[in-house]
Amino acid sequence: MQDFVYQSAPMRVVFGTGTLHQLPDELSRLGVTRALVLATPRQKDLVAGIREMIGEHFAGVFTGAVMHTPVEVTERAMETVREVRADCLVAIGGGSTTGLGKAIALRTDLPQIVLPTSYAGSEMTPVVGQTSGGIKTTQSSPKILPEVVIYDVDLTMTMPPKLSATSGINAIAHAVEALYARDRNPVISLMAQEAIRTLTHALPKICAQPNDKTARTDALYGAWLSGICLGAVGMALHHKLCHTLGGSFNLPHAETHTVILPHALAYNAPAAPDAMTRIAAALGVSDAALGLHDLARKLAAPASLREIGMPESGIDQAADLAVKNPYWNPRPIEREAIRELIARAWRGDAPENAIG
Ligand SMILES: NC(=O)c1ccc[n+]([C@@H]2O[C@H](COP(=O)([O-])OP(=O)(O)OC[C@H]3O[C@@H](n4cnc5c(N)ncnc54)[C@H](O)[C@@H]3O)[C@@H](O)[C@H]2O)c1
Ligand SMILES: O=C(O)CCC(=O)CC(=O)O
Repeated sequence: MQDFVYQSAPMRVVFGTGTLHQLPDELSRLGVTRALVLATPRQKDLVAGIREMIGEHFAGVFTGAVMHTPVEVTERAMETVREVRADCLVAIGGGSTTGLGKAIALRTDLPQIVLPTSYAGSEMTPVVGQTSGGIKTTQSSPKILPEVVIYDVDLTMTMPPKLSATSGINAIAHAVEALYARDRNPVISLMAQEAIRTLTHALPKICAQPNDKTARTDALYGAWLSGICLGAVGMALHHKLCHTLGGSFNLPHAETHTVILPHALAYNAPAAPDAMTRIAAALGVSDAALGLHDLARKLAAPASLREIGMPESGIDQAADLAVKNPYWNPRPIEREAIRELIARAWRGDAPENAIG
């Protein structure tokens, strides 16, 4: 075992079914009285229930959250923060809503309560990615880490099978890269393996039967563990590629992760054999990259960047961006090999080491 440093995040987590109803108590614990509720346009109906539940502590609402946290949207939301004199943020939704709350917290240090409805895991990290002029950059600060996260399985029941599949694989990606992180540690590695194992079992059940509450509970538990991994140790090539592609071509986040993950693993496999063994064991297969490719096919998830909206002409640009300021990665970043990885992902080929 390599030497390690372990630090856990200073936050409170409430997990269960029907836990949304603990929101008023959590607001009281924080000593706040003017909540600004954040959501996406698609999930604005959730706000009415919250308004009723928190009564006089409801200060206002902003339902304009969108993917990749564009700074123009954050600036519009900041006007609402000022208008309603919010003293806290309640973000209910997937990673896009959480991202907006984090971007506001970065600017104001307002406390945040997050109610995740997808498996993205952003609620567990002190990181926000913001997009300006078509470039997405990430930033970390203690101000960004939410104070309270309320996981309510009921909020995930409405996730359609396609989003459940891709969001679940987005979560698996955090756990996968934690296993070969330069700053990995044994506790996070245990969580990562458990996250991969739990999600791998739960996702096929959810896609077959979206109202399977036990599978939904397991998946949310796996997503929480994955989010802890994402917040605790450094991510590598896979996350760098996904945020570059997502920000530059406005690609859907979870789908991008789903398409890229088997290819990023195939790239890193020769340099991280121990991690690959652990990932394969957690997936219940003999080859990690192929196992993830097969899981995505079983879940009928998108297989190519082409089908999720990336133009073929973007392959070279993406390769250039990916090698610029790269994250630490177990295998050195080689531009031509990265270009080939992106081209394979664009076409929807199997990962490289799966051929033959
Ligand atoms: N900073 C971090 O640590 C971190 C980590 C992961 C993701 N992210 C960011 O999060 C964003 C992606 O998050 P996402 O994949 O959750 O997408 P999202 O939040 O945009 O959700 C996708 C769509 O599904 C809807 N949705 C979410 N949950 C639903 C539910 N239970 N039922 C019905 N519809 C639902 C949303 O309203 C939205 O329209 C990206 O911007 C990404 O960069 C950040
Ligand atoms: O907040 C972001 O957009 C950057 C971190 C991130 O997206 C993690 C991920 O790729 O899932």
